[in-house]
Amino acid sequence: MLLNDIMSRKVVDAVYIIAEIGQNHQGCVETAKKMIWEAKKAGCHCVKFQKSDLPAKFTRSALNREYISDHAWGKTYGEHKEYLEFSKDQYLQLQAYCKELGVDFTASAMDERSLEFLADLNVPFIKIGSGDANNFPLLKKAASLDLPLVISTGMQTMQTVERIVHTMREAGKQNYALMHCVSSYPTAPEDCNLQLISLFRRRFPDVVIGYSGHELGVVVSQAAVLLGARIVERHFTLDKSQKGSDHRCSLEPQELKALTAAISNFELSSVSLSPKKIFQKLNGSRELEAALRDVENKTILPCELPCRNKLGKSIVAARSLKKGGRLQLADMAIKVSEPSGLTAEVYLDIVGKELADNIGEDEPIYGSSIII
Ligand SMILES: CC(=O)N[C@H](C=O)[C@@H](O)[C@H](O)[C@H](O)COP(=O)(O)O
Ligand SMILES: C=C(OP(=O)(O)O)C(=O)O
Repeated sequence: MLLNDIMSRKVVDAVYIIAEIGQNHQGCVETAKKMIWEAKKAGCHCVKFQKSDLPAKFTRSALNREYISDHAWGKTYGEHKEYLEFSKDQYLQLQAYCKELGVDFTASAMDERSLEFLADLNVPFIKIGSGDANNFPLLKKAASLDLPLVISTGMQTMQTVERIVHTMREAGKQNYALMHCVSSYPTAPEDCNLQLISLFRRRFPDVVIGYSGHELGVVVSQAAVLLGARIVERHFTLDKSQKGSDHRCSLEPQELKALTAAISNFELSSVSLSPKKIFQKLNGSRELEAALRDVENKTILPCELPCRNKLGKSIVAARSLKKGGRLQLADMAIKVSEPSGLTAEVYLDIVGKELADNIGEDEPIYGSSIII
């Protein structure tokens, strides 16, 4: 698999291209198959889905909340997500179809149960999406598997990215990649912060860097490659005007084909071009200039806050907890919670802390729930 050769640095002049079908299949296996066929025809190496075990990823109140949106497939968020989730049998059908066509098949593991599910399916690699980039228990579990990992870094600070790298190092994990990503749909050019690809490459010279883009069009993703991204992931759709949160910032087959063709025409090496040269090479537009602007550090951007509030993970009670007790690891789970609680990132920091309140199972743990 090309991804293994890129991760081991055997290949430095090729780019592994992932068509993120995600939930753009509208809950329909036949549509998913059509998308797989089109992605393969467009020159992608891989098609990716999103796998969630709903009670493992979301708290009950997050699943029961009303989902009022033009993109909703159900009255509650849980019904909406259930509609878009494929069963094991459907995953097996899609996997077999990909094998027939000769395209890699995988999904992002949105929780620990989904990670086990995907490992069981024997996918060629596991994607950890931005919503779990600060979910260190999931990252550790993923690192312990004998599978390559592709980890996105949207909605995170540089400090968190450093912690991911540290976690991988501690686990002895070498076959993993970090994806620069901005979790805003669609991402405005000035928020694309492409120069973070160069910053990642300088700061983490041993790690392959990729780009998971949510901007409109293909030119910014081409620039990402010229800056050194060797994995590119873009959402894919058969029709951008369809119902669903991600269609608008997805690429249609012709655009995806244009992207893979442009990338295959680049003469790539381990040395990247300067932003100025990239601007010239791609017949620079204002949009590209904005995407290539100087960036000092990686922060959580204001445009990422809606996604972070909706899909960022919190620490919640894994069982009913009593005021005065001291938090143990087994007392906590990491889920999307409504309302949200303490960020997943501080999970280990609050072990041993005394509880100021009773907390029901599946309810968020707040800063005010613990005595510092
Ligand atoms: C952060 C993250 O997981 N983002 C994913 C990948 O980019 C998205 O595809 C979301 O699943 C999608 O936008 C959610 O939409 P809704 O809430 O309508 O199901
Ligand atoms: C959330 C995902 O991706 P990203 O963070 O790269 O957008 C995903 O792959 O499920």
